[in-house]
Amino acid sequence: MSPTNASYENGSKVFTPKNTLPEVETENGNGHKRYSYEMLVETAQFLLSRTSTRPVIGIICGSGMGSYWNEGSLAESIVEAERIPYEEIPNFPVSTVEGHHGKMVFGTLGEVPVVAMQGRFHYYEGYPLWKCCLPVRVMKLLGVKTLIATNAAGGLNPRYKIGDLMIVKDHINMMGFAGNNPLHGPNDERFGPRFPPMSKAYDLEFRKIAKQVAKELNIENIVREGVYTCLGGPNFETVAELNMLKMVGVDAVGMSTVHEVITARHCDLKVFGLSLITNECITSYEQDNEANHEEVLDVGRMRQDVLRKYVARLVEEFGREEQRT
Ligand SMILES: O=P(O)(O)O[C@H]1O[C@H](CO)[C@@H](O)[C@H]1O
Ligand code: HPA
Repeated sequence: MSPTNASYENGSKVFTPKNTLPEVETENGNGHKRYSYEMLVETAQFLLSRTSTRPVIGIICGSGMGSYWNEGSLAESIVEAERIPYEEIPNFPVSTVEGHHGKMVFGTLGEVPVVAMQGRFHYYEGYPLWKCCLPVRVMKLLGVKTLIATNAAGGLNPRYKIGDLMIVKDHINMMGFAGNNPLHGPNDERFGPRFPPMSKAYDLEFRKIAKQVAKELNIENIVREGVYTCLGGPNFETVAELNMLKMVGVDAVGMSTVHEVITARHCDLKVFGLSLITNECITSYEQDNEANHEEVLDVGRMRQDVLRKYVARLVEEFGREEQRT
């Protein structure tokens, strides 16, 4: 790596990057080669050549929200949809989890051009975090301005009920505490700065709009706002782990989203996060029930109608907000 140039402007240090990521980085421990900027441009160009849609909003569908049952779900409500299987997309990983289809869907929602990931990549599937988030950078290169990241999550806040929706106000990057971060490694300034701030990760205006839309749709009684955290998975958490997370202010627990949001903010996408509370987090040894993925998918199916209508309206409103600013 060549060094960074530093100079001073109005008393502050300004860094001018001299380098970009090397063509293909060395393997990073588990056989995954890093991709160069140019490879992601190739991926974006491939996608743009396969669709006439020029998306401004990107959506990541959480477990069970991206058409597990092929109809009625969030991804299925996209109009004039063009679906591209991940296997056909150059440099793209493949989805291995039940409830994640593995397709990029281009089309419109409420007349706003969108791209939706019908299936995301998780750390526990064996992908390093940067690779889980590669589609976010591809979205940026497609021209996307806003990322809507949805997920299924366990409700840790005792007031939350199964089937509630949680607007993500903030996150705690538990994996980052241990040094695992999607931005780990050489920084390519064409995506964003070496040290991106994260204090305003979840757009305040979008959160206000989401509360307003919840009122309009008469679902305000099930829409909450809270703090999400991601653990590496794939096991669900122990009672002690959940009690620790509760103490530090976590409201919902999952195995995704945080690293996608970090990657999105790094490349200056605006972010809205939405969790579907699919199960109760078990915080007492007296409770008989245990978390399981079938329940997660079932609750996704139960709530797909509400979720679809809510996200479609949000896309419309965010699209309008995007044009206004
Ligand atoms: O975060 P999403 O992809 O919605 O899925 C959540 O649900 C799965 C567990 O049931 C895990 O993958 C967890 O992250
Ligand atoms: O309880 C949970 N824990 C972690 N991830 C999850 N995804 C859905 N529910 C959960």
